[in-house]
Amino acid sequence: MDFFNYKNNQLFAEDVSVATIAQHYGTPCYVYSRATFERHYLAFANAAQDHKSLVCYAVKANSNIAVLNILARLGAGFDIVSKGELARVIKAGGAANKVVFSGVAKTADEIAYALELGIKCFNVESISELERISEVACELNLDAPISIRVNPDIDAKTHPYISTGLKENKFGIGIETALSVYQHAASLPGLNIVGVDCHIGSQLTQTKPFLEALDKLLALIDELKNAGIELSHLDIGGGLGVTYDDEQPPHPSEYAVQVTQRLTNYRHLELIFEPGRAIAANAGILVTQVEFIKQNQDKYFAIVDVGMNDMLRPSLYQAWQKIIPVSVRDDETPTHNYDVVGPVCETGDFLGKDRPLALKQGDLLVQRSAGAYGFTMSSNYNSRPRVAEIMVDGEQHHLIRERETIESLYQGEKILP
Ligand SMILES: Cc1ncc(COP(=O)(O)O)c(C=O)c1O
Ligand SMILES: N[C@@H](CCCC[NH3+])C(=O)O
Repeated sequence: MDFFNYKNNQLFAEDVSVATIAQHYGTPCYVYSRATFERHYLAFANAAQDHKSLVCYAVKANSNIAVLNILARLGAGFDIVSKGELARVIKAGGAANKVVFSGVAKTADEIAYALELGIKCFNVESISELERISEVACELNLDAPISIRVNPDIDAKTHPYISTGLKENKFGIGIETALSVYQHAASLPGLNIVGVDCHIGSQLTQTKPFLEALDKLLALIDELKNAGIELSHLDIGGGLGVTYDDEQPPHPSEYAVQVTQRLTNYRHLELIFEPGRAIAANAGILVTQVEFIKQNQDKYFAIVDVGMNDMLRPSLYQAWQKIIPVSVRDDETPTHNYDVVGPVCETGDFLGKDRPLALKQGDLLVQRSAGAYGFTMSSNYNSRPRVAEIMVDGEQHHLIRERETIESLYQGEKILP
């Protein structure tokens, strides 16, 4: 099911035409579908069936507080990587006791903030971090719930920049030393060992690497039990891929069935998922206008008002996302293979290359699958204000983040006296 559909050759987001949104709010803008967020979240929330589970949505994928609030209302937990993300969750009405805190460099200040709020668990990524958490917890006279993020040395078969579970990646603690790190944790004050965690990468389109990692975690859980360390949860991270082009990733329920089948002897372990992309990517689009059409010999460019500062994925990962017109032309406008490029002064500033499109100056285009790692990775490079975000809900549309102003670009900056 898709909530971004053509009706009479006009693209709609749920029941609102994208042209209306562009006219109302201007371009560029991100447009999200509430119904899609809800559907994707519920697919995960119901995926593990009768095995106890918690979906901790990865806030980094799309951290707008309206998005977090929609998920919090459905009972979501959250996977965060900074104090800022945790503050967003709280502001959005999320429950601190359903928050897991990932990331390789948690500061003492961030640890204290999360401890005082009473988060569910710290996913610990190094021995030094374990010791820091213990110290902060003792200072505050609190117990820190922890799990070790294990690096299982598994090839996630995804883009090297978003692969996180190989020993050459900076993430987690090598599985071969995990037992001794747990024993060290058990000897430190202020720590309460509650789980084990791993996250091997993002945009995985097969279940095999997940299951290989899971098998390694289960072997570790057995070892820990023999050593007298009992866990209450198993966090298998995020990473389930989505369809950008013709990928066919497993549905969350198919993925969860394969996972829970291996957990028949581990029914007591709560299963935690940390999906980001699978919930957010196809819940959003990026709307842009063609500023100019340009032809250099046999090369056609559509120069649009979205830059790599607004949408970094194509430049950073050579990521491919569909580009489609808001209004399908039924006139004689010729189709050419366009490089759809932005206004930023970088050769790598493009949304897509070689896209067959029938275009005229002023046309509106949409880049699909932009709801995850779109706005959250945007910047002010080239002193470009960040764009507006809009949430569609049936026939309603709501501005959920204002377009930044020019003045906001130098807010906080000071000229010398
Ligand atoms: C620890 C952790 N959990 C969850 C996620 C979410 O990943 P994805 O958006 O691929 O589901 C990430 C990002 O890759 C991550 O680093
Ligand atoms: N930012 C990446 C995903 C990275 C996930 C972070 N652990 C993307 O756009 O595909």
